[in-house]
Parts: sequence; structure tokens; C-alpha cells
Amino acid sequence: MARCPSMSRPAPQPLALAPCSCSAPTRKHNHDHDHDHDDDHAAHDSHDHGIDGAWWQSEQFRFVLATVIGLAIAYGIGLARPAWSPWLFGVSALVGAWPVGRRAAAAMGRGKLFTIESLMVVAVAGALVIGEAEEAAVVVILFLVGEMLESISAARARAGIRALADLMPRTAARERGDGTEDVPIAALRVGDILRVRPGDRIPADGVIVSGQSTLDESPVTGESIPVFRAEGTSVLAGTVNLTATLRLRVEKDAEDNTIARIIKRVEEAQESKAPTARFIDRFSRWYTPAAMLAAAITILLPPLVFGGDWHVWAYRGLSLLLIACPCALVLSTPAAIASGLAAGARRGLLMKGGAALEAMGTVRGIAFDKTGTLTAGRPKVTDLLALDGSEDAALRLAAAVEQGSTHPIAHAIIEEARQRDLAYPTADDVTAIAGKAVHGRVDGRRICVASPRYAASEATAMPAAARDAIQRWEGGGKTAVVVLSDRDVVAVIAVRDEPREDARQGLAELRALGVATVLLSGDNRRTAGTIGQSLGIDVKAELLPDEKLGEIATLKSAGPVAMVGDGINDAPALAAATVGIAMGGGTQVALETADAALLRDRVRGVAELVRLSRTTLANIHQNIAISLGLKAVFLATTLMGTTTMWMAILADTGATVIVTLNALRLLRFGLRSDA
Ligand SMILES: Nc1ncnc2c1ncn2[C@@H]1O[C@H](COP(=O)(O)OP(=O)(O)OP(=O)(O)O)[C@@H](O)[C@H]1O
Ligand SMILES: [Zn+2]
Repeated sequence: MARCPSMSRPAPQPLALAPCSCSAPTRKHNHDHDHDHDDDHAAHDSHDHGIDGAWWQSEQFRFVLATVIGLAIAYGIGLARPAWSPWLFGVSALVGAWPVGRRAAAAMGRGKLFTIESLMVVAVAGALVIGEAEEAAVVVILFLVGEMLESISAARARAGIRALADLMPRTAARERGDGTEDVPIAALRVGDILRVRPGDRIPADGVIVSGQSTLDESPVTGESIPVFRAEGTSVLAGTVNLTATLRLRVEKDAEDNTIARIIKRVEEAQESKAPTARFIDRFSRWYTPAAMLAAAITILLPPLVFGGDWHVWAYRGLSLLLIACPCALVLSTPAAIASGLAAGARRGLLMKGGAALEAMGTVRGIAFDKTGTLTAGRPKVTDLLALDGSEDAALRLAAAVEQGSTHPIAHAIIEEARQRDLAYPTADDVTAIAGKAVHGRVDGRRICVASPRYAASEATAMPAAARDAIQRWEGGGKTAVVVLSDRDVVAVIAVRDEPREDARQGLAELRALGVATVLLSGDNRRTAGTIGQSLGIDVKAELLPDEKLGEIATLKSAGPVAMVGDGINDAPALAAATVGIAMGGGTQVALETADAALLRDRVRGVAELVRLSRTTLANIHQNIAISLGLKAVFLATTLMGTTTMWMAILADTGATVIVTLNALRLLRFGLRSDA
């Protein structure tokens, strides 16, 4: 990670986002490193996915092992012939440092003088010059071992995402004639019919054409309760078919499958840098040269000015170089972010990057949209009051204009008309007025389905019966819409959208986390108020779409704000918030528009997201404290002369490993808490 894998065959590319040397912020991540050598390039790509085969089979490990054995032999011979010992150790150090030196030279070739590698090379060369060959050899070994440990643990963090990729079966049984043929997943085309036996994983996003079965969707969405899926419903690649054979029509090419897109998203997210990581990059840019300067001063100043011993101060100066190595610090943020993102993805919580994760960890307020977010988003018509003509006649008119609308209320009205077997005409000139109404022309009359507020301003008069019905229904948490025909009120229709099952609990969990919640609704005050009260959330109602943006701006002035919506018709509000979280409305749109997306339509997922983000932030802070703390301690002891060079590098390696292991703890996030 912080140190680049050193072998000619590029070693595991861990979390692609770790900068590969402390002092070269412009090198974005390890990959760049391998791209220095074109001949390595192809090898790199092909190994990228084989990373965590057996680490002990890697060339990196063999090299380290060889160096350790070499050192042991040198030590053994040195016992017999003490005079040879410095030379043997010197040779060991040079051989072990060879790959590091090559990388330092390559970086210098690109004009980057101050890298981890150059720190190492100068320190080792210096140690040899002052006759500390044994010390130099041990430093090199520890450095190599540290590098290897990092690769191994980093591969584990990355495996958090790769576990998702492993969900995909390699082949699928495609129907041909009477039987089936096994074809690789990549060869599947949209429209192919597949057979999936119980116990198999679904090979592609598709629709069930025959059969019904229970599916375990937890691998993809984190939803632990198996779901029943019958003919006509869609299924996701990577989920497990539990009970019966299904015939499936492929709806997506392999690379467009939801699971493939999730993996891609998370990998992209891991590459993106969090603000803290950017800060540390900038910090390293002057930090490493400063360390070199400090080392030079330590070596030169005491002997020249105060008559100090040359050997002693050269040794301390060189130790200082090793202490200055900021591997652990550079790694502290990206390692935690990568693990946090992977842990989230496994639980159906997707985030677009480190920035979103960091922001989410500091959020103090969260605004919710109502329809499709706190409620299921599938309202149903519950009451109908016809003032002029029959109920069916009114419903026909309403359905005619609602055909041109995508609003959930429109679906409810059309569904009701369908259930009553009503044939309805098509309306002309259908226009929707966002947040207010939809209107169109039917049989020469201007028909409008509108919110009561808008209707009141349009209608010539609002009959008392209509007014009463509206009041009563809204007080019961229903949404009333008024059907107008040429400015006459012909009917009032009530629809009801049920709150999500876990909405109440999810909001309570957020409050327990100290997050203020508010419902921003376009619905009328009474309806939204009733729902808000039953769920325990503050309400701002009767907001037009741009007024929602205004509310978010106001909230934002008090601190970072997240907005949770369905990601389809509230994209502007999601964009206006510090963090936009998409929920419901399918994963497809959500993944594109928002900073974060919940694959499971659970309000509790929002609380989980907050907890995960905060845990990740805390992890980052621990990592920074560990790396800087250890450096501070060893800085003091080195200048006092109580610790040696090899202890300094051991501290650096140790801090790096501790930081990596600490970050890996995040992968277990959520295993202990609820499910
Ligand atoms: N197509 C439509 N048919 C009937 N009424 C509509 C339509 N579109 C909007 N309205 C009216 O405008 C109101 C506000 O709509 P808007 O889309 O802003 O809010 P919403 O999405 O229904 O609710 P929320 O913002 O709480 O999710 C609705 O409650 C309804 O009365
Ligand atoms: Zn280091």
C-alpha cells in the first residue's frame, strides 16, 4: 500500500487508492507505479484479480524469504569468521534493497526526489557508509517484511468487494431446443431463457417467465429474510434460488447486472479520495523533504557546532529518516475508507466515495421525502366522493388525465379505474404542474386533478360537502385530490400511502444517534402532519419542489445535511443536500443520481449509514493518532539515543500494520448489531 510492492511482477494491488509513496501525492495510487514499466503493465492487469491466491506463493514472499535466509547465512558465517561479517551483511543489505532502489531511481527519473524509497535508500546507504552494515541489513529486511504484510492485509480489505464478485456463477443453463446448454455468463444475451435450479445462484438480472420460488437476496441487498418471487417478477443476479426451478428471461447483459454495477461503483468509490486523504497528501508533499532536511541538520549541526561525535549523530540522523517515513499516516484514511465502503456494500449501503462517507459521518440533520421514502410509495384510492354524476364517471375523467402523469397519485387513480373495469378516454394536451396538479382536455372539457389548495384557487366554488370530506380524510393521514371539470368541482378522491414498516423505528434510531429529522413534503399540512406525528418526525408540508430546496439550504446553514429521497423525482433536492441518499425506486436510477443509495428499502438503513460513517471516521482518527503518536515517541527516543535504527523502522512498519489491521476491523461492521 503505502509502499509499493517491489517485485518485477507487480504484487497484489490492494486498495487501489493508497498512494504509493509518502511523498509523491501526484502518483495517485499503486497502479501508476506499475505503469512506469510498460512490460509490467500487462502482467499487472492479469494479476489484478488473482491477488489473494496464496500469498506464500507470491514472488514478493519468495524474495523476502530468500533475503531472510541470506541474512541468516551471513550471520552464521559471521560467527565463524567475524572479519567477514560486515561484508556479508553489506551484501545482504544491497541485495535486499535492490528493488527499493530501482523504484527510488524510477521516481527520481520522473523528478520526484522525495519518496519513501529514497528515504530508505539514503538511510541504508548512510548506514553502510558509517559502518553499520548489520543495522542496514536488518532495516532492509524489516522494510520488506512490512511491505509484504501490508500487501496481504490490503488484499483482505479488497476481498470485501471481491466477495461480491464471487457471487456470480460462471455459467448458466440456457434453453436450447428441448434441453439446456451450459454457456459462460459473458455469452448471455438479453432475451435468452435460462433455467435455474434450486440451490443455484441466479446468473443474470432477469424476469421469471415460469415457476415460483423463494429467493435469498441477502448477498446482493443485505436483506436477510428470503423473499417469494413468482412469474413476472424480476430477480437479481447473484441472489440464491432456494426452493424450486425457475425459468428466467435475461434482461441485462453481464456487465450491466446490478451486482456488476455495484462492484464497479464501490471500486470507483474506493479510488476517490476523502478530504482527509487529500489533506494528508498535501501534508506529505512538504513533510518528506522537511524530514530530509531535519536529518541533515541532525547529522551536521551537533558535530560542527557543539563538537558532537560524528558517528553518533550520523546514526541518529539516519534513524530520523526512517522515523520520518509516513507510510502509516498516508495509509490511515484510505485504508479505513476502503474497508468502510466495502462493509457498507455488503449490507446494501452504497456510497459514491470517501467524501460522501466522511460527510455522512458529520451529518447533524436529515431531511426525508415522504412518498416512496417514509411511505411505500404505492398509494391506493380509499374514498371517492362524487358531487356531480356517478363515482365511475368522475374516476373515468380523473384516470384519463392521470395517464399523462408519473406521479404516485396518478398510479393509484389509474389502478382504481382498472379494478373497477372502467374504460376511460384519452385526454389531449395533458400538462402536469409540479407539486400542484395535472390537467388535460377530455371531450371538449378541461379536466384538472389537483391538490385541494390549488383546486381552491381554480374552482369557481368549493362545495361544503367537498370541503368536509377533504378535512376528514386529511385528518386521517390520507391525501385528497380534487377533480375539476371546467372549474366545477365534480369529485374528491382520497388516496392513502402506508408508512414503511420500519419507518418509526428507523427515525427513532436516528434520534438516538443525535440526528435531527424532518419530513419535507409537497402534501398538505394535515396529511403530512398526521403521518409525521405517527412516525415521530417534524414536518414541513405544502412545499413546492423549489421550496424543498430552500428548506435544505436553510438546514445546511446549521451544518451538513443529508436528504433521503427516492432519487427519481427529487433528484434536485438530493443534489442540494450535503449528502443525497436514494432509497426505493429501484437501484438503477438511485445509483446514478445520489451520493449514497440504500439497496434495501429500509428507513433503518439510513441510521445504519450514519453509524457506519461515524465508525469509519473514528477509525480514521484512531489511525492518524496511532501513526503520529508512534512517530512522536520514536522521534524523542532516537534523539536521546535510546532506540536504534532497526527499532525505528520496526515502529514504522508496525504502525503501518496496526493501521491496516485497525481499518480491517471495519469489515466486520454490523455483524454484532441488529440484522
Ligand atoms: N399528477 C397529480 N395528480 C393529482 N394531484 C397531484 C398530481 N401531482 C401533484 N398533485 C398534487 O400536488 C401535491 C403535491 O405533490 P408533490 O409531488 O409535490 O408531493 P408528493 O410527492 O405527493 O408528496 P411528498 O413531497 O410528501 O413526497 C400532491 O399531494 C397532490 O395533491
Ligand atoms: Zn514507511
